[in-house]
Amino acid sequence: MAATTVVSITEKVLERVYGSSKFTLSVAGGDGERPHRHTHHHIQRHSYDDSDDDVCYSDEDESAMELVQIGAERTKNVLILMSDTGGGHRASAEAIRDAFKIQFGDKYKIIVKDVWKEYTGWPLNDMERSYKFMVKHVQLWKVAFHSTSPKWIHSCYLAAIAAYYAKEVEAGLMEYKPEIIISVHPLMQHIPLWVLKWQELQKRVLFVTVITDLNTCHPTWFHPGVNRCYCPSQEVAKRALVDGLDESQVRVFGLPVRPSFARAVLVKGELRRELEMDLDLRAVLLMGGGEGMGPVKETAKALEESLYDRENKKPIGQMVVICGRNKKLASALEAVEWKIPVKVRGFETQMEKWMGACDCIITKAGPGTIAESLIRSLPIILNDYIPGQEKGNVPYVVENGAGVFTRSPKETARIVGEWFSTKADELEQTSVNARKLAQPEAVFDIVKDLDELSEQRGHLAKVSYTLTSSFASLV
Ligand SMILES: CCCCCCCC/C=C\CCCCCCCC(=O)OC[C@H](CO[C@@H]1O[C@H](CO)[C@H](O)[C@H](O)[C@H]1O)OC(=O)CCCCCCC/C=C\CCCCCCCC
Ligand SMILES: O=c1ccn([C@@H]2O[C@H](COP(=O)(O)OP(=O)(O)O)[C@@H](O)[C@H]2O)c(=O)[nH]1
Repeated sequence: MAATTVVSITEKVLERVYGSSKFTLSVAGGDGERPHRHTHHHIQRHSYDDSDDDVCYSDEDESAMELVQIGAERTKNVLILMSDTGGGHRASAEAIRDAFKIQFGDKYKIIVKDVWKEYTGWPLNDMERSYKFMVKHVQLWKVAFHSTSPKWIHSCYLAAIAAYYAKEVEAGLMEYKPEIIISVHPLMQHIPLWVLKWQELQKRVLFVTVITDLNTCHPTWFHPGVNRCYCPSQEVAKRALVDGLDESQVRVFGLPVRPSFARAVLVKGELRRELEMDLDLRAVLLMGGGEGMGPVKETAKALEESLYDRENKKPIGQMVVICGRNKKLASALEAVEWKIPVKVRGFETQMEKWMGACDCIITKAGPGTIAESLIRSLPIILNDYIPGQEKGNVPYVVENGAGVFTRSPKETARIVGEWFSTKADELEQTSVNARKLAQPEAVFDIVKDLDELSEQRGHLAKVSYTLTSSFASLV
């Protein structure tokens, strides 16, 4: 596709969305060929005959979501848009899914999807790898994060992508016939909202954003076209208002954490027995998000020294290292002969148990891990952060007395050593402060608010209409 064609399509996109093409855009090259597309997803024309309790969908697609219900209270489809860039977005998506199930049973059918990965092509379907590469070279990520912060810049990028992958994204969304779309990712508001606008579904489909960054989040999270923007903190809510959202759109409940953290009653002694840990020694949990990032190995070695009493030749603490998807890190740590009790684990699915069995945590400043640690009253040592979206998580923890920040593995090990010996009071006080910040009910507050919104919408949306125009027809 020639550069000029992309530009004109992008202008069309901007014109249709903003009313006028306020932006100019230059897009490099292109050889006329599009990358491979996933042709097995076809958009079928379907019609919604929408009245309060009679709903007919018809669709020739062999989708498992096919649904024809007349009369009885119908199941509503909820599509959660996420991406595995880090572990936090998936964790939040799963938290929302589980809370819907616990709170409303079969009233809602929840589908968690990475629409980029499943329906589009390069580079969108490869975001995980690109993101991992960029955060490894932090300066690169810093530039990408800050240079795309101005609205006109990210709008142009996203409009260009929309023009290129319109058909695929449209197919990805329409296949599930969602009544509610929840985005838990910063790059998944603009394009889906354009698709809804094109399909004239904005009044019919609820679109909400659940922000999963605690403070310095990227402005792409804030889109004025959403029905709700759930913010995890007052700091984020303030940013949302500054970026043009109305107070009526913003709700502050906290960051959604899996109900297994919020609702389960966990007893430390029993957990330690179940996890085959030492029953008496204090325990430190060491991790680095879903990908096992940060100075995990160096910190583990330093902890081995600080938690070993050389004089009496015995350990004063034990350590659990959760490496997430970082297999290289796990095998390196497994090969070490430790002087203190150590458990090295890969990607764990029951994080609430490991956190419940420990007395403090060392982690990079991932919002998911922080929110979960607060619920489990764990004092936190932050040893790293990703520039941009995780920077603000450091003052959030430190200024609220829930933990400390240091990049030095030796300093980290010294603090833990003191917490487990001479400064047990400080450990206890930090734990109390952490618990005060916790918002275990946030995910339930979010789904209850969504249910209310959806009920209100049910009575408003009595218009019948047919999907005839296609976003994709622009391209
Ligand atoms: C004018 C000069 C331009 C300079 C270069 C620009 C290059 C553009 C290339 C990349 C775009 C970078 C996008 C930045 C927006 C980021 C928004 C954001 O906050 O993203 C965060 C997520 C990751 O989630 C976070 O994970 C954390 C833990 O790891 C933590 O859990 C946190 O809570 C989460 O929020 O980042 C992403 O998902 C970004 C993935 C980017 C991958 C690169 C894509 C490949 C290249 C091209 C596609 C272009 C898409 C650009 C759209 C840009 C619009 C902003
Ligand atoms: O082995 C692991 C490691 C991490 N996590 C979860 O992955 C998420 C990590 O999110 P965070 O925002 O802390 O960091 P990210 O991985 O996104 O950088 C948290 O919910 C962790 O509990 C997990 O379930 N198993």
